[in-house]
Amino acid sequence: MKKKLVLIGNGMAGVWAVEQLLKLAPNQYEVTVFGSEPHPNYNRILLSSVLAGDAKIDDIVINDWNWYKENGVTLHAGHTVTKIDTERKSVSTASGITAEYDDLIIATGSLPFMLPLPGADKEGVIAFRDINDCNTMIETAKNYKKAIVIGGGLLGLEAARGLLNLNMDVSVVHIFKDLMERQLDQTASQMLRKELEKQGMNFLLEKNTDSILGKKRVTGVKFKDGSVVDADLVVMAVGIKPNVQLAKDSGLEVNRGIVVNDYLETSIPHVYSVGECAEHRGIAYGLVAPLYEQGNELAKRLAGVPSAGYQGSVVSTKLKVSGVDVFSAGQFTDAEDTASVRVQDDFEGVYKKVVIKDGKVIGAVLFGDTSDGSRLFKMIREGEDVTGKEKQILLGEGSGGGAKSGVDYVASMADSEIVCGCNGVSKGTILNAISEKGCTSVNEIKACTKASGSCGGCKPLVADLLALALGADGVQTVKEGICGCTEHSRDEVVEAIRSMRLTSSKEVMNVLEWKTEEGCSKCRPALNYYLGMAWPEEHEEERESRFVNERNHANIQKDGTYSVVPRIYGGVTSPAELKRIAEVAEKFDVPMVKFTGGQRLDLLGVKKEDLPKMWAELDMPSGYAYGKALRTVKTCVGSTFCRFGTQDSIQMGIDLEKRFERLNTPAKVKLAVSGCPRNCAESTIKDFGVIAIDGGWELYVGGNGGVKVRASELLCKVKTEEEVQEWAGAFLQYYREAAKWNERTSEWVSRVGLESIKEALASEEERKALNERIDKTLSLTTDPWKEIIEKDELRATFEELQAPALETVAD
Ligand SMILES: Cc1cc2nc3c(=O)[nH]c(=O)nc-3n(C[C@H](O)[C@H](O)[C@H](O)COP(=O)(O)OP(=O)(O)OC[C@H]3O[C@@H](n4cnc5c(N)ncnc54)[C@H](O)[C@@H]3O)c2cc1C
Ligand SMILES: NC(=O)c1ccc[n+]([C@@H]2O[C@H](COP(=O)([O-])OP(=O)(O)OC[C@H]3O[C@@H](n4cnc5c(N)ncnc54)[C@H](O)[C@@H]3O)[C@@H](O)[C@H]2O)c1
Ligand code: SF4
Ligand code: FES
Repeated sequence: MKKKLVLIGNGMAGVWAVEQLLKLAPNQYEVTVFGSEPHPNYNRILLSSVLAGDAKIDDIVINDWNWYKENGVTLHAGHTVTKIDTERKSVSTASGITAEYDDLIIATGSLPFMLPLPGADKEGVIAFRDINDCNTMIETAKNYKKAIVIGGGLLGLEAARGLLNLNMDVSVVHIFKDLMERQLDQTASQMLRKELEKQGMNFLLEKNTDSILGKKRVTGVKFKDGSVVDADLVVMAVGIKPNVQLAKDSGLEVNRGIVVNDYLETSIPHVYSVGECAEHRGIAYGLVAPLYEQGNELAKRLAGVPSAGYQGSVVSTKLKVSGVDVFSAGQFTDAEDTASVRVQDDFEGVYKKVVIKDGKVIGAVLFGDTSDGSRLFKMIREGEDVTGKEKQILLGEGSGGGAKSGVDYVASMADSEIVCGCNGVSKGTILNAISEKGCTSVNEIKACTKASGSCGGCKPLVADLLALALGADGVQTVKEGICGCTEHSRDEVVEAIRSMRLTSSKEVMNVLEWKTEEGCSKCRPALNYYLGMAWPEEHEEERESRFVNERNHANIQKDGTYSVVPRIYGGVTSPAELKRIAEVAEKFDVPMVKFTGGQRLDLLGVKKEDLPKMWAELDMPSGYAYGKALRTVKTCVGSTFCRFGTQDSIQMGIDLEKRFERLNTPAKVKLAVSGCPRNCAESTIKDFGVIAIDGGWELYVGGNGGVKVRASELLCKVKTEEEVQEWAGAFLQYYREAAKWNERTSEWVSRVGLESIKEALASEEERKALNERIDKTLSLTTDPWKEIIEKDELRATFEELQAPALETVAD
């Protein structure tokens, strides 16, 4: 006869444990499940997606009603267990249902912590924990406008994003200065705040709530400092507490959670506990991955499969707010016995920090680019020794080894290793879905295995596994919206701009039904670029969509001063020009004059108010050192002076720079010309590199000497200077028209493949047409410094631009 297993709590952890048990020992138990909520088991994580309008309740069900029937599981949904009799081994509900057990699992989860404030019982004050809360918010947004979310943690920010999508005005009240202080350091936290502010969230930081105002329904919130804000809805997201009262009343040992050992056994025989209500080695977890690990171990225990038991988990988190990439794992704060490696790129809005102790990675915070998350998380979990290669951990491919990435990394994973922590899916299961079920895209893998369907943090790994199994060509590329504000891909947006003759960002957002009214810091500059590229004559530059450097035509520095880099064609200057630069530097007390890597002179430490005056006195064109534009053309001395030189590289560099200066491009563009294959101008790590050979020139594309070093690839060999110009013009215009905004040529060439570019540029007719378009665009450009000096109204706007809408700077 089958033994009787009772599960209290029809949530993610408990049902997971039962599922694993049914796989290990399908005939061992007759299973009965009690759940307070009147629903089958659903994915609580995805409530954030339901609120944000990205999923429906039906989409988030994990085990539908049929699953219970098919597996012979009796479900009492909507029935709360109120008593456990551990002597008689039975449980009973308030509604009068009783069930006996041989083994009992308590998986009652957590309760949201509700601040015990005067007025907290008013209508319109809720938590965000279950389907009911989610529906309440969706309904409230139909009739009310002002929402306050108390708590700037993961849940609060996801709730706030959802409410914004429901067109409410949202303010997040946070008790500390830094958001998500439990997951992020100050730098990442501040970057996050700025990004969310751009999305339309308002923050009331360092605010301690005093009381909830209103008669029957909430009308406002009062703070301890006396200030008051209006509110029609208050969502409390200030943490959770394990739901342990039932266990306590039944005589189980309870601290913060129900105390369990490595086998998930409580203090009373035959009573087990998993999930947020359980406390293992002093920790009650609040994320799904560790709870699933507990469930696996409990299933083994009940099925009699030998195992070392549950050893505790290292956790990682990913904020589920579209348009924001945030990852945090392990111990991310600095201490006396730790050291850290940080990469901060204010231009790209990327911050990465890895904390190391005794040669091992113990924590990480990533903002803006979370692609290293899984790799770092594995290093943390496995305590990998990184002694001697600490710096390479964050520097990727070109750093000389140490850090495996992409396909190499997934190839090194064991088949049993979990790829998707939110859904407990291993590498083996995903490979199986590819080979046995024919999945060829991330979406198909999601449909088959659920991997990547919750927080989305494992998507890059799933994509790498597809590439590993099928090769890059076999993977179906999945359409990705240009940012969280739209589902439309870059190509669809550009196509719409062209075919519907859309000429402003507002029009694009309206016609393509953007989810946000104002867009975000990813789509606004991208749209501005695409519009300018498609309609160079008609499009009016949307300056507020430019990053601060591009609006100020100078690079903002760490201390708030600016750097001024005048254009010096081909890196060739004259004594008179040098004198003038020196005089201006002296006159404006420039603290540092420095040669740049691109053979230009950089005047550093300039006050913003001095910029136009300096530009006027320099009387030189802008070097565009701040823009997504042609930066420099580096040259070697070439045949004019060098005994190895076969061609005049200096003149070629000057000619290219004079032709393409002021050209807006998807990302910055650097050129170089070397006079012979010794390549002194480093042409092979430039976006477009020219190398003189006997009787002609070799043209290279897609190089990069930055964080991810990439050698360029040979596009073609040509004989004459005119041909160099023709191919340069065609390549640059094709890049302008085909690449994604913010995509360097190195990334673009890697993505689309050199062959496709060669194909696109093969016909002389096509090259001619591309050159005509680029020359048209170039003919419409003007020098921005000169414009500001000469036009009073522009100068006035420049001076007003102290509080930019897009604060982030872009490289
Ligand atoms: C909006 C939101 C977003 C989240 N996002 C993430 C995320 O991105 N990543 C992540 O890892 N985690 C996330 N979490 C946390 C995650 O959902 C929880 O860690 C997980 O659901 C906990 O599972 P559990 O089974 O322990 O508890 P629960 O899922 O809460 O299940 C417990 C169930 O037991 C029922 N119950 C309680 N007492 C009784 C009783 N006496 N009788 C019968 N039934 C009872 C409850 O009603 C509940 O249905 C999120 C949580 C929320 C609310
Ligand atoms: N993406 C995810 O992984 C995700 C998303 C949502 C929820 N969750 C999980 O759900 C649980 C609940 O999330 P949470 O964000 O409520 O918990 P939390 O404890 O992580 O964050 C609560 C936040 O509220 C702040 N706070 C506390 N008291 C406050 C007060 N009086 N006024 C203003 N702010 C106050 C805290 O400083 C903290 O930052 C957690 O376990 C969390 O991990 C995870
Ligand atoms: S690349 Fe050749 S031509 Fe140019 S400086 Fe070096 S050796 Fe001379
Ligand atoms: S890890 Fe969250 S969806 Fe895979």
